[in-house]
Amino acid sequence: FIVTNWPLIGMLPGLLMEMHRIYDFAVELLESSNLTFQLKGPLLSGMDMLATVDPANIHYMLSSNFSNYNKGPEFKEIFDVFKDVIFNVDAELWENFRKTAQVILNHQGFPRLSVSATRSKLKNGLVPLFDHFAKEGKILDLQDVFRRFTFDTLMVLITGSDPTSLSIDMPENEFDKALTEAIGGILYRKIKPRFLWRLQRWMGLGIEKKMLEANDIFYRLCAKYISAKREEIRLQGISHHSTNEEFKDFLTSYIKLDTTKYEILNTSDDLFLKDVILSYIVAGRDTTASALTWFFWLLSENPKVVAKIQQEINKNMQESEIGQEKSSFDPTELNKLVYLHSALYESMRLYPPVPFEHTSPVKEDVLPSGHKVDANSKIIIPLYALGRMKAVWGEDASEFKPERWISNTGSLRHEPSFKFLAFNAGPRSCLGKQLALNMMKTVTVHILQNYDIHVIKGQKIEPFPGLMLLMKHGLSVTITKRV
Ligand code: HEM
Repeated sequence: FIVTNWPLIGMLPGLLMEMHRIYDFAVELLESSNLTFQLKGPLLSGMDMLATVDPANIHYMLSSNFSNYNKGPEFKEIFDVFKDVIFNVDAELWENFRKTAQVILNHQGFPRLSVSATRSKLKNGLVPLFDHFAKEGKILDLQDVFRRFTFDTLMVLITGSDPTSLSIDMPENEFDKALTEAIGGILYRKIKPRFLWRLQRWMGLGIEKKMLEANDIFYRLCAKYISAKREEIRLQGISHHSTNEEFKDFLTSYIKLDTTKYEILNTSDDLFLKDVILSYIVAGRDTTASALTWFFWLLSENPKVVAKIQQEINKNMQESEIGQEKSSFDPTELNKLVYLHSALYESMRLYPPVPFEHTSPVKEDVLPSGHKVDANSKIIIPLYALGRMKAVWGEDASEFKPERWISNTGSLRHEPSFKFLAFNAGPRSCLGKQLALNMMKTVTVHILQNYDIHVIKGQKIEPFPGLMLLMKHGLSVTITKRV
């Protein structure tokens, strides 16, 4: 299996021809090249990169030799619309940002608050919407529903206020739309030759113009959230954030942060607080929505798995009364749902919400596979291909089998993160993993207890070649309510 490397234009013609099925193409390419492949772009285009799904390389770059691998200067420039968000910074700023995020997400009150925010969005957003569409028998795009669901829920956790983008008339939300424009623009920057998008940015043309506009929208809307929050805190009287205090929202926690511990973070600067809002919403919105969408599609194809999840729910959980007081639901209840957890992991193995990881060596190096990598060269890890490699997951790698995650004792089987990379590995692993899993389990339990989802037959299901693995055409479904 070969892509021709032409003089001057490199492998560009072959890659362009396969662009429409880039994920499956990457599976074939890496399977037939012993898990690592050197891609060559046109001369001086800056598009050369090493693609690897070799677990030994992944472990080496993301964990054991982490200090020699970072995002690299080009990654930061491509993502400049999001400025200094956590996943776009390196060195001291990243370390400080990460430490604060850990303190906040590990706050003892956080799991309860996050599950209660999810349940309240179910009650006030998803349930009325599903009931309406069930009654009318109308078709609904489930991916759009999940994107709005995660956007609203995360905004409540981040800022304390609900943008209510999930409602029957599906209103357009300016912030949400700007995020989608910005993410779309980043994708174009990744696939276009560098000089071309830089020229377009300089001239303020096309998608680059939209990115500049998105940037202005972020400034304007975040400034509103921040000034309202400062005022709220001023009225309550200032105190530093402590672990005993009730968790309110991320913004409050950052404004009250004890900055003697994190000198580099300027919490009195609105620009930093804007980076905080964007960091969490970009990290959490489409990732969780993508995971839920592929999961519900896989469930529609695998009724036996649905039956097993339902059995597990019936055995371990009482009827989900989402109207009940927030204090009466214990989030650790969700940990009993081992089969549901396995099914979610299995879905993310095959459809990882973040389909590519990027890294770049600070100094030249040799990877465990023997490949030499230059300083500042580009390395990508295609996660969709990693989950489907027979050499990594066995002959049945492409099959959806939640059972592969269950150990002989019935507990969740541990797979190393350099093999199951959906939440990344090493010091830069996802900080929202527990939050995302709790949200997804809460949503799934409630939907499977109360509704049947029917995926419309004959629609084309394919991944959009983007930063997140969303479905290109959405997921059209109808809903019926259980009686
Ligand atoms: C199913 C849902 C999710 C998946 C699959 C996922 C996956 C990932 C991945 C692959 C990374 C590494 C990105 C990179 O550096 O290239 C990451 C980082 C991160 N994620 Fe998640 N994520 C999910 C949900 C969330 C949520 C809900 C939050 C919180 C709002 C969150 C917060 C973060 C943060 C703060 C980082 C940056 C960590 C750092 O750079 O040190 N994630 N996530």
